[in-house]
Amino acid sequence: MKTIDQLNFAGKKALIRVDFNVPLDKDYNITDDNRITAALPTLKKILADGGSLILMSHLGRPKEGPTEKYSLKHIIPHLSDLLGKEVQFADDCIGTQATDKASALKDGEVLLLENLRFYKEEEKGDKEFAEKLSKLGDVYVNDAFGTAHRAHASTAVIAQFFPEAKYFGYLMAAELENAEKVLSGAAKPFTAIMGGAKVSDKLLLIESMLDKVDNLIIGGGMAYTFAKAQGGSIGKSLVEDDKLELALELIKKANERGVKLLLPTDSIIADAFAADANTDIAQNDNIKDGWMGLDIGPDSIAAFTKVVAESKTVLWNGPMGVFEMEKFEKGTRAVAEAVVQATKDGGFTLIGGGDSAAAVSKFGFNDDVSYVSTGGGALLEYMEGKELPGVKAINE
Ligand SMILES: Nc1ncnc2c1ncn2[C@@H]1O[C@H](COP(=O)(O)OP(=O)(O)OP(=O)(O)O)[C@@H](O)[C@H]1O
Ligand SMILES: O=C(O)[C@H](O)COP(=O)(O)O
Repeated sequence: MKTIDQLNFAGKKALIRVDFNVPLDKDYNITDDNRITAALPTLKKILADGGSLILMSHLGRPKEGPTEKYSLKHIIPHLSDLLGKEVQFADDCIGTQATDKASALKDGEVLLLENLRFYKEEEKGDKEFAEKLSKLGDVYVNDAFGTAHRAHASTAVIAQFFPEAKYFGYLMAAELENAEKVLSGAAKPFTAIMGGAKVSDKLLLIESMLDKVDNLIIGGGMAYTFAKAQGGSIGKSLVEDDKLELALELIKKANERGVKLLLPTDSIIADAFAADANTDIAQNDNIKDGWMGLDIGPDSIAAFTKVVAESKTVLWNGPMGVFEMEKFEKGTRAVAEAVVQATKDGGFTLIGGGDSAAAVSKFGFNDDVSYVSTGGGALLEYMEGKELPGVKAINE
């Protein structure tokens, strides 16, 4: 793997694609800086070598060009604090200002470019746009694992303009290495825990995991599609009615392949999707009309945590309930504790997905699991066996 370790960056301007797509509150404060801190080792190595940094990223999904809400200028103060130095800013990622600031950049200095997605050319993978960006630096580094599944101008197309000078950053290398530990050569028993809102998002992953795992645990909102498919009454719980057949097929496939499939047997139900809703416990196939399942129940917690704690490899994607609300966080917390236990007992545990990572961090378990990925969709696609365009572009 061609990583930044293979180059001394002294005197070089490194053009680095990072994924600084971080959540901001309404006052533009960063609410989770994991993606920024995860890129720091790469940034620090290049600065320590005596190079300079030109950082490019997207933020959110702006639809209509420059928008205050999606400006990367909001992250400057925090990034400066983390790097311990001033961060310069170009309020347009291409054009004269960016070119002038990039060419005036001295060794040890840092320049952040405005949101790449203010140009529709970025997501289109426009070659001319990629070429304009490429002129800003001497070396191209991709450390944006979270966006590696996108074939965009800055993540993939640009690499062709650096045939001899393109490298993976440390974050990218670590993400791929940890994902590989789960994909090939996972110690057994291997358990995948799938949760979150929608079956349709995780369908391909569930399918591909059926070939690899010993245990497949399904919780969160997506479990009710399975309950309904099996003839249960699920009240107002989340459901994807067009996926009922498919849910039955997945259950059948798991059986055929000898995978132990664990679905929740009970739920914490609520009379509204609200933090102060009235709650009760119900069997998953017998949820009252007008009520909805918002977390797994105590029996499910007991069954799930036992399997997880005894696993030697765990892949977890998606929370077990609406963990953002205190009344519905128990299932996710208990599963997180079991993942911590499995790690303590020598297992390898990988957490992926924006909300699962946020849950682990909310419970303070970041350092007690093997690896927390910065990737949501990127990790899913990698685990499904797809080649990520951002990875391919550096390798070829
Ligand atoms: N029973 C439920 N009913 C409704 N929403 C649920 C339920 N259980 C979990 N959720 C919600 O699902 C959301 C997370 O789903 P999601 O599929 O986005 O997971 P994720 O870990 O963020 O993965 P990714 O980053 O790949 O999207 C959370 O906001 C959570 O509140
Ligand atoms: O948050 C993410 O998963 C990445 O930053 C990619 O963002 P996107 O889904 O808008 O391409």
